[in-house]
Amino acid sequence: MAKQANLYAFPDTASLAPALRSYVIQCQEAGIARHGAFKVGVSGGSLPKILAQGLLAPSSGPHDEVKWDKWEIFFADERAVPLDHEDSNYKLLKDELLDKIPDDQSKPIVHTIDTTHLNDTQELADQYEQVLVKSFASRDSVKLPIFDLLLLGCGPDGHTCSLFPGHQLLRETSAWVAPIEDSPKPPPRRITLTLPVVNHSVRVAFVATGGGKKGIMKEIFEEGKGLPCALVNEGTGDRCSWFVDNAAVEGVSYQRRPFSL
Ligand SMILES: O=C1O[C@H](COP(=O)(O)O)[C@@H](O)[C@H](O)[C@H]1O
Repeated sequence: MAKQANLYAFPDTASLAPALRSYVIQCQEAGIARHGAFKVGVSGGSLPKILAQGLLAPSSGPHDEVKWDKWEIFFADERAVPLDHEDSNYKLLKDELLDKIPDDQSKPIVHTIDTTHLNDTQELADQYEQVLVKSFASRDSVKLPIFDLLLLGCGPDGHTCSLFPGHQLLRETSAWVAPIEDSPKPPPRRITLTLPVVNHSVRVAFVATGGGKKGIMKEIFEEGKGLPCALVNEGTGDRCSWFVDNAAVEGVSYQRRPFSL
């Protein structure tokens, strides 16, 4: 039988955040061991706040260090807006996490979109794809970049990144980064990693919390129905881990795993 996604459920975000931290640090160490850096893609939405809760906590020892100087951060999706706009995923990450890294710690490299191309989402996507080519080509010289970790959210409709249910973008097979002009969730103009890139990642971690997610979690884990998050589950198997609170998976028939590394 094909290996399946891991589902880790916690009573609340306060107990989820430290587990997510441990998981991210494990992926960080694996990335550093493989190629001397940690290449991670992050989403917007509810994720940055929970991520910050885990990563900004004090270290409990040498095996629990966030090595920011080794981090290269990319965006799993981004909105076609200026970097200081309220809708910018970069601004969200900056406000929630990047600006709160203590001054005595090194800062990560952060790859933002090139806002000179905001009027042309194809150009914006192509330019961001070139950022990936530059960062990943020497390591992989490849058809697809291999992120050490993608940290993703799950929208209440089952979307992830800016890959929406039933959208033609789900059938994209060649681009690494694609534009979208008709996102059903505002703002409509965005760029996103494509499904092949997401599924090629070494590890994928979803974070989904709150009772508002339980309907879609049931659909993803019990029915699938081609929902973007379900396609990632299918494409990544046990390389995929879900960090959820109990409220998000209430009534969902899918085996939870106790969290351990
Ligand atoms: O629009 C977006 O939504 C998703 C899900 O957000 P959430 O608030 O339901 O967690 C997010 O992952 C994505 O990056 C963002 O652009």
